Amino acid sequence: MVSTSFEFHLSNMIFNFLSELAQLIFVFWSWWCDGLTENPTSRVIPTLVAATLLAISLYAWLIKKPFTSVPPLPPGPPGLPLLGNLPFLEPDLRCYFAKLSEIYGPIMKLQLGRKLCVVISSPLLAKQVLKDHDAIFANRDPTVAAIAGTYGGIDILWSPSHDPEWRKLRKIFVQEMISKPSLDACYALRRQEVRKMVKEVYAKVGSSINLGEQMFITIFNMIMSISWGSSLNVEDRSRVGIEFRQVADEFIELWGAPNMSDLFPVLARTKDDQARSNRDFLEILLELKQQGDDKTSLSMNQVKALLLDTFLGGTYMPSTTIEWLMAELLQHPEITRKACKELEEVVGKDNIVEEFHIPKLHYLDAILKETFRLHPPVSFVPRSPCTTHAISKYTIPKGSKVLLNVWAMQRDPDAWENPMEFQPERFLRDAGKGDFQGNNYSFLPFGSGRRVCPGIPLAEKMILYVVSTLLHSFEWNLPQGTTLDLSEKFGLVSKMQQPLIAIPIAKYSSLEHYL
Ligand code: HEM
Repeated sequence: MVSTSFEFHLSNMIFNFLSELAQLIFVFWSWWCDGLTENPTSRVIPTLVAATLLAISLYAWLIKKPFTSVPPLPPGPPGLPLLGNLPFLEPDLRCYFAKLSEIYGPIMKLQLGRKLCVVISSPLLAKQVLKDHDAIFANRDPTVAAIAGTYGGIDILWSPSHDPEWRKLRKIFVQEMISKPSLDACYALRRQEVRKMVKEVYAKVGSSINLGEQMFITIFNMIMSISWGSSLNVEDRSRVGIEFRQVADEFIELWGAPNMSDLFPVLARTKDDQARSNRDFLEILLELKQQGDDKTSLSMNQVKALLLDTFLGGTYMPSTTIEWLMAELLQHPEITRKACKELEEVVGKDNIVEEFHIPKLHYLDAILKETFRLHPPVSFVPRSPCTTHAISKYTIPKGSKVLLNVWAMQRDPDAWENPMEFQPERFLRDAGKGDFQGNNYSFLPFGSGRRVCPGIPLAEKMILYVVSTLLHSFEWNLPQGTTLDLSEKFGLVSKMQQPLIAIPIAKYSSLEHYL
């Protein structure tokens, strides 16, 4: 049943107010009547008033009945006045919420200051949010920093789904930038970047490489090259890539971390005013330039916001995924052997990997899926309902922060056999389990529904192309005397706690073999 919490509270208030008023009138009426025993006709007016008020309160009680059947809020741990559950949060929210879900169930609430947060951790309920009621739960609840960092939240990621501009931007992104013909047309640019990466790794053969950093530089240049046709020259490649990574790290951390005004909205006004006064000249000029813009065209800020989504989403998550995948391969030599054997069969020992080989690399594809299952870059798919709505037997109020704990669902023993083991074969046995579009609600690395990640085709191409080249061209080892640390650092995008350091060994004696 759908209703609004406003109606619910209003009817409660009316009811309580009228009951108390009726009691007061009754007391007053008894006292009045006692004083008027001499003249019985003067009792008529107070009697009528009391009777009317009693009738109204009876009516209020009756109309209250349907509202009381509004489902309650989900259960959740008790909190403190004003602060709610804030003081009890643990640094790794995925584990903390997973632990709490064992006590309070697969749908639970936490009060974070003034913000109500609902955490969902069962595939069945995830389906209700992402499919059955997708239209209602298709908004997000951006932090103040996310809005400030995306020119007022006008990018694809944070715009509300009912905003026609969101539809327009997403359509342009999917149909113009990331469609199959567009991606095929810029294959030569991706190829060029992969060849550059091979040269860079070849130059470091036998020495330690920070693989996460190297992957970030490669993917960053690939995105840059497909965004405006050119990448950085050899001297600047690493320097700018590393600098951008530091900025992206800070950006993503800021987007994810709620500040006081997210939890206590009354503080938001001061923050917004500060952000406005910090605008630089360029922003002001661009704002002036926008005036009188045609509604169907993109404003300059929308162009910048689109590029920001492409650079942040397109660089950070694929490079983090490659780092995890390589770490799991270093941990599992038998799986690496199988992947290399497949590459030899499909590509041939003496050939270099091309993108057209990728659809035939089924085992490598299963390795990627298993990496996403155990190490999803986005641990919580964030949504927010545009109206108050009931899921299961609980009310989720409009505007609350709904977090789908993808990380927990992808490790759930009810959905996955031996969930903590890295077993790519599970996706070969059942191909449907690894659907990237989010049709399996226990596997949601890219989300699902109308807000599913639109970058999937590009992400898949880039990751598999880079990984297959790294494996086909080089052998990888850990530096002597080191052990692999697979612990995770939780964040808006979760990554390895310790950077992955590995040593490449050339498989062939000359660089020409690779180019
Ligand atoms: C490993 C790679 C990636 C992962 C794991 C990933 C994951 C996600 C997830 C979980 C969402 C939220 C989906 C939802 O709410 O249902 C999302 C949204 C988004 N992603 Fe990705 N993504 C990746 C790569 C990319 C790339 C390469 C791009 C662009 C070039 C991109 C652009 C976006 C955009 C624009 C959105 C917002 C969509 C919307 O709100 O309508 N992502 N991504």
